[in-house]
Amino acid sequence: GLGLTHKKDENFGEWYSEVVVSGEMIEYYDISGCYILRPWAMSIWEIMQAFFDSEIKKMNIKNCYFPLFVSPAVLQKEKDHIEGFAPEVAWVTKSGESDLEVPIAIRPTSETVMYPYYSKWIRGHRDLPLRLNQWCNVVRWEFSHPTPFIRSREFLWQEGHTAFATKEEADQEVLDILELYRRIYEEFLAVPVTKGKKSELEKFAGGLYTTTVEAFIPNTGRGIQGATSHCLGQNFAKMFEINFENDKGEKGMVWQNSWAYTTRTIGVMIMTHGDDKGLVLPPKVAAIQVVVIPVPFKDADTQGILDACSATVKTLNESGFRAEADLRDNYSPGWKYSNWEMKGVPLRIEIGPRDLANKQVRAVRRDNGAKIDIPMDNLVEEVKNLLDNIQQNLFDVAKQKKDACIQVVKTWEEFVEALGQKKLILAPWCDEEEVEKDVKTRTKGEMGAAKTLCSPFVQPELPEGTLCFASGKPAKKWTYWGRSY
Ligand SMILES: O=C(C[C@H]1NCCC[C@H]1O)Cn1cnc2c(c1=O)CCCC2
Ligand SMILES: [Mg+2]
Repeated sequence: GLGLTHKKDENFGEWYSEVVVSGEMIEYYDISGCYILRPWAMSIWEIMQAFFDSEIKKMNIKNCYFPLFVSPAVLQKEKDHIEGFAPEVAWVTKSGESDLEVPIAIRPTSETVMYPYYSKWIRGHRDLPLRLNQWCNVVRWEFSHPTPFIRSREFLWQEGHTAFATKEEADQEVLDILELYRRIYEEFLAVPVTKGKKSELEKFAGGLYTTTVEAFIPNTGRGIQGATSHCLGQNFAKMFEINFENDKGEKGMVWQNSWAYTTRTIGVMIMTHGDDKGLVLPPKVAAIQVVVIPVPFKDADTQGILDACSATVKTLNESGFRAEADLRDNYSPGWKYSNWEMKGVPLRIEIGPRDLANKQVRAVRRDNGAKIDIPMDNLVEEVKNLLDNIQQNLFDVAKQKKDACIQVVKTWEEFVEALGQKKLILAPWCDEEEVEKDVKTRTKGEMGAAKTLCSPFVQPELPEGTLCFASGKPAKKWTYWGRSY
């Protein structure tokens, strides 16, 4: 196409909807809230999956696959787990022309699918720890406005479900997994996240506590939950009678965790790095890290240029990069530059007659547009340095932008002002649920209410006598607040 019609800083929502399509990640689908994930998006999912899957296998976590369908009886089993979510559950009520005797739910998550079998499989302490993960889709028939990757009625995720003999083991795994989620965001997607704990009101109702990696979108001033790692305590063990005989012959209930990240990760990355020319992909997750484009000149040695492009790609791929040449003769170099910029390829290499003559290539960075002439003899080393630098630069820029949005507040007036300025608010809080609910009520509006995002593990100093910004009661902890997705 001829570029984007909406600017990121002028109309973020329209910009996002357009860039995911123009960048060939998404195709809209005729069922609301459902999207087609095209190869350009799927390849990012696969690169992250390869990393996460290899890491959990090092932890001796095994992959499995449970059915998509949930029987109603078992779904209702854990009341406060399901209540409040029920409208989101999609049901199969017919097969062909005939109604099913009993409607069957499509999994919105798999606790209730898996845990009856955990109960069956776990007898003695030798059956522990039981640590399973599955890569699958889930369906949640949400009604708040759908957004590609960010909020869809079907999405891909991994869900880990683990059971331990002791709380200590569970607590440690919660943090081990959360660190993997931080790495996915910060090392692969170049997106800064904050590790923290969800409030009692915001945590997974069926669990004991929820830890999270929180991201932030400066353009909308909204926080977004990046991934979650929950300790379920013994709540589900009680419900599903998942108990075991310990080495002293005593009966005890297991301690469980569940953890997930989803295709939402891709949307957060797009929102963070994209610009008015299109997607900007961090090299670590780019299916094509380097695109090589011939710039033929009327009487120049065209075949020599094409051969140099192919040789450049071959050298780079043999060195472990993901490079591709765009040798299509029905598009101009200029058109190709725009096309690959729209798709967010981190590095472009141009080879024209002058480059050929000087035994060099012209590299152009997607993140800052810088042009660098590279001697062909230094190609691999220079490209490696450039891609590493692009990866780091994307993170640093995003970190600086996020940090610039953080506003420390001490009073309600400061809070309301900061909210109006699309800030990520850090405030001292008395940690009382009633106060949190009150803040939601007092900030209700068409932009959505403010809520707690997390209480960061890294707590700034809280001087004695500091008061809660909302209640005036003694503050217990610093907490991030804001509107969210
Ligand atoms: O899914 C979880 C908790 C947990 N599920 C497994 C992976 C980690 C974590 O997301 C919370 N949750 C969210 N959404 C829904 C449900 C639900 O339990 C239950 C049914 C309707 C929608
Ligand atoms: Mg048992």
